[in-house]
Amino acid sequence: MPLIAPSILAADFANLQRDVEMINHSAAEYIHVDVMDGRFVPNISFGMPVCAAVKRHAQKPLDVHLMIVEPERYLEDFRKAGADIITVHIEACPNLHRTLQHIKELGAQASVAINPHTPVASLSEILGEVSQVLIMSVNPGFGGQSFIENTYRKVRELVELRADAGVNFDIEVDGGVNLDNAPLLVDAGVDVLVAGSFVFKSNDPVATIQALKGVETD
Ligand SMILES: O=C(CO)[C@@H](O)[C@H](O)COP(=O)(O)O
Ligand SMILES: [Co+2]
Repeated sequence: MPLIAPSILAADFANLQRDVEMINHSAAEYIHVDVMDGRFVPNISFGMPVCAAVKRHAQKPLDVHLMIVEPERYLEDFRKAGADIITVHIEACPNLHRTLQHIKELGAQASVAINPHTPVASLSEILGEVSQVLIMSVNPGFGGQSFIENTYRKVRELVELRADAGVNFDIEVDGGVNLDNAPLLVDAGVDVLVAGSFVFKSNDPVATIQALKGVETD
């Protein structure tokens, strides 16, 4: 069964406490927090104060996805704001190994993300340093985009690379996840499904989370 991480980017920001409590009462494992700076990605979402506000009501770990340039400048701040898992983009980190060490020194779980154009092989030297790899299945910056189909192949490649390296980490997929692609993703080897619009735009978000959790594979 996959772990489910609803993205609060698609929540009602004027009712954030209500939506965080919905996640608390659901079958989800994490709360996915999308931080965008208008530079690494075209869009701006929110920063540390919102992350800290979510943390005050959260009963599940915060999976914080930093879509920002120079993320190393803000690791301590996001850790203080309650981040349990911190994801940085390989495309934003010239000293990725150092950045991942820093995340771990702060007591958080280190995670690295790759954009749709970035090959899985670019991760080969740091796979032993992370507890999670996030494969973007849309171009980062916005919720509600369509899932990119080459994600299945990238997941399979990463499963193979992980086995060859003899290390362990979760594989997370983020962007356009729904009940059509979730079974195929889990079948390919995905451990964590992030879902924003599909959860929050549904009539019954708790039931939608439950449905994602229970996806059948072949
Ligand atoms: O990181 C991102 C987008 O950049 C995601 O976490 C989105 O928030 C997912 O939203 P949906 O594609 O599921 O609507
Ligand atoms: Co995200």
